[in-house]
Amino acid sequence: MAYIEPAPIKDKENPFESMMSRFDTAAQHLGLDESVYNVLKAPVKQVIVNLPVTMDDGTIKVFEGYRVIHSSILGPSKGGIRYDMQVNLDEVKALAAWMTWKCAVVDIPYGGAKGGIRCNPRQMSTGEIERLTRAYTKQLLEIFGPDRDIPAPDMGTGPQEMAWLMDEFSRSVGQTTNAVVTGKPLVLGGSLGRTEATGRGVMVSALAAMEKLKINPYQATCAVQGFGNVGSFAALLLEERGVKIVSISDLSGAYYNENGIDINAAIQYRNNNRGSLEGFGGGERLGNADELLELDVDVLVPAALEDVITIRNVENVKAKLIVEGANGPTSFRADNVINDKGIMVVPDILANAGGVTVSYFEWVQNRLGYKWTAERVNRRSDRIMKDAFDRVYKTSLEFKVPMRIAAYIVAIDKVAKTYKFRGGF
Ligand SMILES: NC(=O)C1=CN([C@@H]2O[C@H](COP(=O)(O)OP(=O)(O)OC[C@H]3O[C@@H](n4cnc5c(N)ncnc54)[C@H](OP(=O)(O)O)[C@@H]3O)[C@@H](O)[C@H]2O)C=CC1
Ligand SMILES: O=C(O)CCC(=O)C(=O)O
Repeated sequence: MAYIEPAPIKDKENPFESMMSRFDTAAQHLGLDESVYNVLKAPVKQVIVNLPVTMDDGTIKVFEGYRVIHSSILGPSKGGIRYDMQVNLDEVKALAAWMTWKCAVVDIPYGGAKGGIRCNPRQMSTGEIERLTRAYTKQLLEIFGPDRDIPAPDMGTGPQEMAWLMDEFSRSVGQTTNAVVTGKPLVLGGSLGRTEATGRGVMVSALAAMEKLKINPYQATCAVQGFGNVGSFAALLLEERGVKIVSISDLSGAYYNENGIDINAAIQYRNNNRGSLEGFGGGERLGNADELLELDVDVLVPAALEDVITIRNVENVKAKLIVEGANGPTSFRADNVINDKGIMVVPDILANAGGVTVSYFEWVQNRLGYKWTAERVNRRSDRIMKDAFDRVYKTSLEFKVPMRIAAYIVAIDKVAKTYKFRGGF
């Protein structure tokens, strides 16, 4: 048996620390009750599983998987599953807490959870990923359930992984249970609009923020880091609303075109190039991919991974508006510099909440045994995103705090009020 060596954790700040720092600040503004603070500062459950998987060459490798439930006070816990070599418990804990705050910000009846497996899906065959996903599901049968904990896609996973998870769970309980997971293929009960939902929510919140900043979308420029599910749809939908996307990136590098990148062409290119922008000719390749974050643009959308805007580069960020498609792209140490520079940030727990919102719609449709039109899904999710933006903006004026802290205040207030009514501890 080979054991997969844990990947060295990149030189990055600790995402759980970043989450806690903002939580502490918002808790102080709210005068949060100490007992509620103590309950919320740690997850209710953390599960680590070892997953032996037969590889195509006959060897058995053992992967480490996690599922962290931060809170179920508002309803079943909800959150994606990430396949990536950097996955570790602290990261999953932060991501799970962010899910609690995110669901509360958009006022949907879920708690927060997150899962992950430390693996490199790009170096695995389809069969290996399927066996890994099924092994993970089997180990977590007692955690998952349509009324308990409902996974969804995140980095490195998509509809196919969700289909295997749904199938494995359904076999174990002896009946098809499509509401156990969201982000499924349409034919298995997935919702129209879920694939685009996170990027669409980024677009809706970016436009709402541009309106506040009096930036005309038709004269605005934007750079998008990450060209996966969130980044590519955010770029496409912003482009459709008149915004000029001058730079995009993925692991292969960053691409720049001052006249605007043709996002449809970039998506086509990526889809025909094994998911990568490598060799994309629609823009010049920047010498260093991280230059994208420092471009002189109106709007910056980090939509790849955590801690990309840190104390090391924040001084060089020139955008007027940052809309966080990724979870935790800005480290808490960078917050003060961003605020001093007068940059508006639409924080992750608001900006990327369109995904979980449409996941909620998927779960509702599964339970009703009914399908909504794309028009209904989009109209309702746009309204939820816009209402949440307005709530957070109003709170930021009321408490005289940046949008990020305002979003935490809105979320923590809801969770704390729920605790107060429910009691029980
Ligand atoms: N999917 C969803 O519904 C939601 C996702 N999110 C968050 O959005 C972020 C992206 O998720 P998602 O789009 O689903 O993930 P995907 O796996 O679909 O895409 C990730 C993208 O980021 C790129 N990337 C990875 N590392 C870097 C880097 N160092 N520099 C530039 N690009 C990089 C990847 O490149 P390559 O393809 O070359 O590997 C890929 O284009 C994550 O933080 C996730 O938690 C938040 C809410 C919901
Ligand atoms: O769609 C979901 O349920 C969760 C998506 C997710 O993991 C996230 O919002 O970070």
